[in-house]
Amino acid sequence: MLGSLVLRTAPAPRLLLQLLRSPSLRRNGSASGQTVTTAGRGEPQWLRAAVGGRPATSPTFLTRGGAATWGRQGERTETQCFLATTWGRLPSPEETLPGQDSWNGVPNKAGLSMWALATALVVHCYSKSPSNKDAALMEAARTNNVQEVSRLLSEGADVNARHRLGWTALMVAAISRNDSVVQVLLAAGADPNLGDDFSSVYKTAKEQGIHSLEGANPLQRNEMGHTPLDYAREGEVMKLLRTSEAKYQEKQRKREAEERRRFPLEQRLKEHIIGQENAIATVGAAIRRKENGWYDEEHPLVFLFLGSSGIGKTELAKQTAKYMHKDAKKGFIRLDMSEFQERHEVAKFIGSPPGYIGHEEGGQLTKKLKQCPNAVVLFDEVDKAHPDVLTIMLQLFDEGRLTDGKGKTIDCKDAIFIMTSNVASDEIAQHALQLRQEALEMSHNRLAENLGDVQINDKITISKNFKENVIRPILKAHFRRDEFLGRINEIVYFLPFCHSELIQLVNKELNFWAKRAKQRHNITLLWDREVADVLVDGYNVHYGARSIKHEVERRVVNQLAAAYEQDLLPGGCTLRITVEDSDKQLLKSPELPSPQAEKRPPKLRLEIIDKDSKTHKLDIRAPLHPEKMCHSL
Ligand SMILES: Nc1ncnc2c1ncn2[C@@H]1O[C@H](COP(=O)(O)OP(=O)(O)OP(=O)(O)O)[C@@H](O)[C@H]1O
Repeated sequence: MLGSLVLRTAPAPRLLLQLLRSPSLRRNGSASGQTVTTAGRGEPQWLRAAVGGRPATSPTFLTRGGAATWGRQGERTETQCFLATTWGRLPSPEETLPGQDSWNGVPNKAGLSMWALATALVVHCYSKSPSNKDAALMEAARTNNVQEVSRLLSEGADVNARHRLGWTALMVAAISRNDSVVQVLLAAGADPNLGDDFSSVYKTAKEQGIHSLEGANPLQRNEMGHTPLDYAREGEVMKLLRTSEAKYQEKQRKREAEERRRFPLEQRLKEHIIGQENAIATVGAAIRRKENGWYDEEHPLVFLFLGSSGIGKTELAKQTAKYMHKDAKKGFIRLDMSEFQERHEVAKFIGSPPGYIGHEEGGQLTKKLKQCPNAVVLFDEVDKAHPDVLTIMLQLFDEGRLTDGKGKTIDCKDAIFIMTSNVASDEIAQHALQLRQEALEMSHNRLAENLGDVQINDKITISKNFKENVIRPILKAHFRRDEFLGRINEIVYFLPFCHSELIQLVNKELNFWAKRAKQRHNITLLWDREVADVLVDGYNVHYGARSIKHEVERRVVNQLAAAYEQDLLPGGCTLRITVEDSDKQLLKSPELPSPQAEKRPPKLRLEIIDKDSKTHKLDIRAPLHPEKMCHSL
C-alpha cells in the first residue's frame, strides 16, 4: 500500500518513508533524523521540518539531569518541538542538536512557569480540536491505536482534519513513528502533501483564541518519568501544578467515561471474539462495576475461566488487558501455572528468600507485578499449580498484596486476576451440546408443526443447577479448599461453538488468508458460501477454534501453496474456492455429524476466474504423488 503511494505521489512520501525508516529515529526515538538531511523541492513543509530541514523559531522545553529549563533551539524544527511537547515526548538531552542555546541545567522560576504555560497551551489545544471524532483520530494516531483509527475513519472522522495548531493525524503518526497508523491513514486518503500550518506557539494560540492555562496535562511524563510537579520547588508553581493536576484528572475521568459509554467494552470484545456472549457479558459487567467505582476496593477482581481448549479464554483475557491498558505490554502478565507444579517452584513465583539460589533474580510474578501493579494477570492452567502456590494466590486475592523474596510488598488491589482451567471442560461441553440439541429439536418440531415465525436460536445458557450440582463439586474435589473458590468473583463458562459461530470462525480464517494472498502475491481469493459449511466439518470440540484454523490450512492453504509452487497462479489473478460435488451438502450441526457426510466428504477445488469472467479448474498435482492430481484435499 505504502509502496504504490510512493510512486503516485512522490516525492513527499519518499521523505515520509525515510522518516519512518530512519535508523536514528528508531535508535534514539528522536524526530531529528540525522541520517535524513536532504529534502527535495515540493516536499511538504512539515515533513521537511520533521527530518531536520527547517530551523525552529520557537522555544522548546529541555530536560537534563532532573533539572528543567526553557531554551531556544537553533536547529530543532517546529514540528518536532510541538509534536514532542504536545504529544507526549519531551526531548531528551541526547536529542539536543549542535547550535542550541547553552543552559545551566538548574531550574528557575521563569523556566518552570514557561514550561507549565507551554504544556498547558499545547495540550489544551487537543481538547478543543475541531470535532470530537477528529480529535479522537489525532489521539489514536499519536498512541498508535490502529483499530481506533480505522474505526473512527469508518465512522466518518475527517482523515485530513487539522489540530488547532495546524497539523494532521498523518503528521502526528509520522512524527511518532507509528508506521501502521501511517499506512491506514494513507490508505484512507490522508494527503501527505498538506503543509504544516503551524508558525509559532504564541501566534497560533492567539489566533485560535486558546487560553494557555486550561486543560494542560500536568501528568505528562518526560523520558525520565518525571512530571512537571517533580521539578517544581517554588510554592506558587507547585500550587498551580497541583490544582491543574486535580482538574486534569477529573477531565480525563469524564472523557474516559464518555468513551466507555460511546463504545462499551462488550462491543470491543465482540470485535475479536466470536460467540462466548455470556462470558463477554460477565467480564464486561464486572469491569464496568470496577471502572465506575461500584466494587470492593480492598480486593482485586478474580475470575476463573472454565472450558475446553481453543475457545477464547486466553483471547478474552488479552483483549480485556488491551482495553484496560491501552495496548501497553506491561498491562498483561501471563504465567503458565504448569511451571509451578512442585513445592520448590514457589520460589520461582515470588522469588527466593535471602541466602537462597536465585534470590537476586526475583520471582516471575512479583517482578512483573512491580512494573504494573494494576495489570491483568493470567494464570493459565491454574489446576496444575502446587497447593503451596495456590496458598500464595489465595493470600494475594485476599489481601490484595504480595511480599516478594526480598521482603518488598507489592500492593495490587487494583489488578485483575484471571485463572483458566480445563477442569470440568468435558462436562461443560457435553451439557452445552445437549442444551443445543434440545433447542434444535424444539425448533425443528415447531417448524414441522408449522408454527410460523420459528427462529433457530443457537444461544443457550448454563443453568444454575448445573453450576451448583455438577461443576462446583468437581472444582471442590480438585482444589480442595472452599476459601479458594470462595474468593473468586466470577466463574466464567466458555461453551463449544455452535454452527453459526463456526461459520464465522471459518470466514475469519479465510479472510485472513485472502488478505495474505493479496498482500504477498497480489492474488484475489474468493469462496462460495458452501465452502464454509464444508470446512466447519473439521471442528473438533476438544481443540476449538484451533481445529478450524488447522482445517483451513489443510484443505485450502495446502492447495494454494501447491498451486503456487507449480506455477499455476499468475500474478494478479482471481481465485475462487468451490465445493466440487453438485449435491453440495450443508452440515446442519457440527456436533451432529451427518452419516452422509462421513461416507463421501465433499471436496474443495480451486478455480481461476479469467478477465472475461470464465472459470477453469486448476489441476494441482498432489505433492506426495506428483503424477496424481490433488483430489484428496
Ligand atoms: N471465540 C473465539 N473467537 C475468535 N477466535 C478465537 C476464539 N476462541 C479461540 N480463538 C482463536 O483460537 C486460538 C486459541 O484461542 P485461546 O488461546 O483463547 O484458547 P483458550 O480457550 O485459552 O485455550 P487453551 O485452554 O488451550 O489455552 C487463538 O488464536 C484465538 O484467537
